[in-house]
Amino acid sequence: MIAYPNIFKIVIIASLLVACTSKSTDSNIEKDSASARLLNAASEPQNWLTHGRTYDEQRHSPLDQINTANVNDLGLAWSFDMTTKRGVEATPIVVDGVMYVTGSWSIVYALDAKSGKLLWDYDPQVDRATAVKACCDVVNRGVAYYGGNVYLGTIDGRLVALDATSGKKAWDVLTVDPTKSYTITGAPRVIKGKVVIGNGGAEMGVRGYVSAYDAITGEMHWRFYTVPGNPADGFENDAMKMAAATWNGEWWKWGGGGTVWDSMAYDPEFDLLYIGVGNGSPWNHKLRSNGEGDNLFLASIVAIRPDTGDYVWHYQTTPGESWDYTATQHIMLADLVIEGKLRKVLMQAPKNGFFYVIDRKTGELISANNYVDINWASHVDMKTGRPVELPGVRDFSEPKVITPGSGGGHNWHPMSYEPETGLVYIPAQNFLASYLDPQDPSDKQYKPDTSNLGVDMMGLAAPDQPGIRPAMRKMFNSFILAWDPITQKAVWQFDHKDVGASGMVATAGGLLFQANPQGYLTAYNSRTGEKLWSHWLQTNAMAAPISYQVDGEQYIAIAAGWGGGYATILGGLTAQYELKNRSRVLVYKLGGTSKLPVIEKSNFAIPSPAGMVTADNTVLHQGMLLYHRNCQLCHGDRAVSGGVIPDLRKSSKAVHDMWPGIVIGGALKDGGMVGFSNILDMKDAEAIRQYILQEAAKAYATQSASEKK
Ligand SMILES: O=C(O)c1cc(C(=O)O)c2c(n1)C(=O)C(=O)c1cc(C(=O)O)[nH]c1-2
Ligand SMILES: [Ca+2]
Repeated sequence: MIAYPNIFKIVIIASLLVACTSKSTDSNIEKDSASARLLNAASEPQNWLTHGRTYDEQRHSPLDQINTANVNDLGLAWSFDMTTKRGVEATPIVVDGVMYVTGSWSIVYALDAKSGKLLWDYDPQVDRATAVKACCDVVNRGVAYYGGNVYLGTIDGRLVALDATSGKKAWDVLTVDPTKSYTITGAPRVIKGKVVIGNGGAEMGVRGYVSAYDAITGEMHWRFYTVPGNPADGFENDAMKMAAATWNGEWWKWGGGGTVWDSMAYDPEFDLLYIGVGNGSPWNHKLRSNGEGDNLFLASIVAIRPDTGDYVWHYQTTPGESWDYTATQHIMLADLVIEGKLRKVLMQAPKNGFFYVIDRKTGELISANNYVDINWASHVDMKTGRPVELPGVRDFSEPKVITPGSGGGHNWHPMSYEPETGLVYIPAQNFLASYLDPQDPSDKQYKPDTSNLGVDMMGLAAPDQPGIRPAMRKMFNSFILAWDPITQKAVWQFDHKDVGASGMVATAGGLLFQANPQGYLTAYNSRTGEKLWSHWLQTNAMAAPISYQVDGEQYIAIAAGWGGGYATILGGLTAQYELKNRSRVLVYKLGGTSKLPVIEKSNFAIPSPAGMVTADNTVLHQGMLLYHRNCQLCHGDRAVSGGVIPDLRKSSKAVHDMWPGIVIGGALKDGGMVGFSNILDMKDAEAIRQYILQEAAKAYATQSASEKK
């Protein structure tokens, strides 16, 4: 464990200064003690106080009551069903016997951590029309706790402070321009009385930033943009001026991207906040920046001062990002002995497939090695710190299959570090994507209110000949990588034979917990990877499990519920196990005897299509283009739903009859399906309908043929 005596004093003085100058409110938060508590979160093994349990985001629980010797006695203590049916990605926060967890649509639940009893819930009443702004489902990765308040980022871009005891709202601020496609899915972090929050939207066309708000008043203290705006408007700071020199063309018309949609970490010793910066808006470097320049700070880790938002250093993982290679993945801090020297490092396994160990004081690259198979670069040049790209990887004139593809070698699913083994457990994956320059010339410029990738992806770019897509499907895979960050090698690996495993937690009991793609929460021996125990969740889980203790009993908890980017964008490329979304918190203890309800097997059959294809091939092709441009992000690649959003191929006759009213008129906007009247006309809507009917007929025929066998 690390002690921070001097820092601690500085924090208290700084907090007192803030307290004296901040507006007086009726809040009972004592900033100094609240900040000190988070700094010392490691001294409360029974609690899970911050997103990564401690500021270093190691996600390791020092509890060992549940261990390799008795894990077989683990049973369900309680479960709690949420009210929504879309993706759940939250890491629960546990403070003194109370669990704070979020479901989809940014709803917060406060539960008795021992019994599962609902203490309060808070629904920010997000307009369901916001769903169309979210690239990857209306998910939320959890709240932050600070001095008796709970902080929530909402999918419509608000930051909300709630009283932790009553759930009553203390304040609520809008952190984004609501006319743009910003969303918040990430968890806030609270540092020295400031709540830091980023946003998402780089698939839609926005300019990324993080902002810090006063934990008591909600007043904004600072904002740090991650990419430059239009130089004609002047630069916010020197960092933006420096960044602008690495851009070309008129990127600001697209937004530029660089959203900070998930990871952050704070180091009190160096007083640095590390933010993980995302991909470009649009993805295609040629359209974004004339194919020139590194485009800072895309795909970078940036160190900033938490008091001011001032830039300190950056490390860019993928210069000239062009494949959705976000560096928003989990940033984890640790002290490692490398070549005989104690190094204070940060570690990341971003989407691009390289595992990075970086000096967290200076940003110097210590080592990098690919943790999954990659075909876009050969290695990272240690002199320049830059990846050495393979020829042709930026040429999207023909469909180009790249691995890792846009989902990454690792996505947002949290890793875990076990100080005892010295291993980082990575929820890694083989994830391919096919990239193609836009086939419709109008997709070469920014369009409001819809996606702006600047490439055609998957459905369009992956050939539809029989055999190719099923082959691609088989190559998607996820696995646990027990990674030694010093040797940059895997020590063991556990293959899941499918994509869609959850985040991780390692415990001092020698255990590693993760939910596998088949929907089983599983315990592994963290040294060997041996599978020791599992329990069926009746759904897939994506979020990371946690561990906590109440009244002397240790618990393992996971917020389950299939959804997120894999279920929406990829659709049928992942839904092999056909598990429905059941959004629920499941909590286990030794000797737990609680049971889940008995469920009926879901019917996933494709019904006979509710209409005939009457369009010619030109219209069908246009329908396919329009579908993937405007509908795929939610309804799935090639109209195959991933199990969360309605599968359009199963649409009833009533839906077909109402089609223009839904697609253009927005008849189902209260459920999240907005009208697209500003993007599509009646002819377009009909072309999409014809394309759906064609896909429905194909799927029905395939199904009938396989039934006859
Ligand atoms: O660039 C962005 O702004 C942004 C945002 C998000 C998000 O907020 O969920 C995701 C992504 N990108 C992304 O690239 C991605 O793979 C992804 C997966 C998920 C998810 O929750 O399953 N979100 C996101
Ligand atoms: Ca992205």
